[in-house]
Amino acid sequence: MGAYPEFWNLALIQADLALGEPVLNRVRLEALMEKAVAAAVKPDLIMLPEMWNTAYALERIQELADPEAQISRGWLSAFATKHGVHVVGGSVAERGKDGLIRNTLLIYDRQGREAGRYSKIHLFRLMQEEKHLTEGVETVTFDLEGLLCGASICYDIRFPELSRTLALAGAKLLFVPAEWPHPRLHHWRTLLQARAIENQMYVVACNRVGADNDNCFFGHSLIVDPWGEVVSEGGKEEEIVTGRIRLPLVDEVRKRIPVFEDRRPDLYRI
Ligand SMILES: NC(=O)CCC(=O)C(=O)O
Repeated sequence: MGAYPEFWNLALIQADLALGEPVLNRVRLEALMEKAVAAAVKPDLIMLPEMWNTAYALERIQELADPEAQISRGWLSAFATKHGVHVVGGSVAERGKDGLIRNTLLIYDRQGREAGRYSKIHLFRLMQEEKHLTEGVETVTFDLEGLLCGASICYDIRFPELSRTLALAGAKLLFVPAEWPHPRLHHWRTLLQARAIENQMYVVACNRVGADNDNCFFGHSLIVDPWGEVVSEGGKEEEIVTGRIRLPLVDEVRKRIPVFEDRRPDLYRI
């Protein structure tokens, strides 16, 4: 890792998703992604929501999941290379070599190289993930252009231990692809801001809109800075949420209030 850029322009693809329609979702997302890179301010990084290939079609997930995420990986890498843009490729339902299905975040750098891969470690019972999916077994940081970033997915933000673990490993920015539904908008905003403030890191969260058979998703994708201030926030309709972030702010905030120096791990039991 070397010096990272001063600014990044971000574009979060706050899309509606079709239940159990991976091809349709890829086509619709690609149109939105092409629109994002054609904007007057070209993004450095594009981000997609959680489980964008299948959405929560969990009853049919065995048949629908992408084998070893090969289709998704090829498509995301090709888009990143074509446009010279980092792609935080949301998460996909992936069927591993072991036949198990995981909710996996895929990240590609501007050269189309895989920068990281993370399978969700906290499965969300309210949406029956634990009945159909297998949890990941490791936490993940990854380097994008010299900036260490942390991986998390949706429900993971309820566990401050994860974001603290990633921050202690050196992450300065946390990505959170999501399918977070009504009526928990208050939790979503509060938790994302809390993770940003307590870890003095950027939090970049892309939520879907629309509905499936059980849930209605409210969007409100968020970019939060290391002071906890909202840089950009989406509405409840499909849109591309953009924002410009200044990366050195993380170190400035950490210097001003030296939380990481003042911690007392000798007294903590967790
Ligand atoms: N897809 C998810 O993990 C949803 C998490 C959620 O809605 C929550 O309240 O937590």
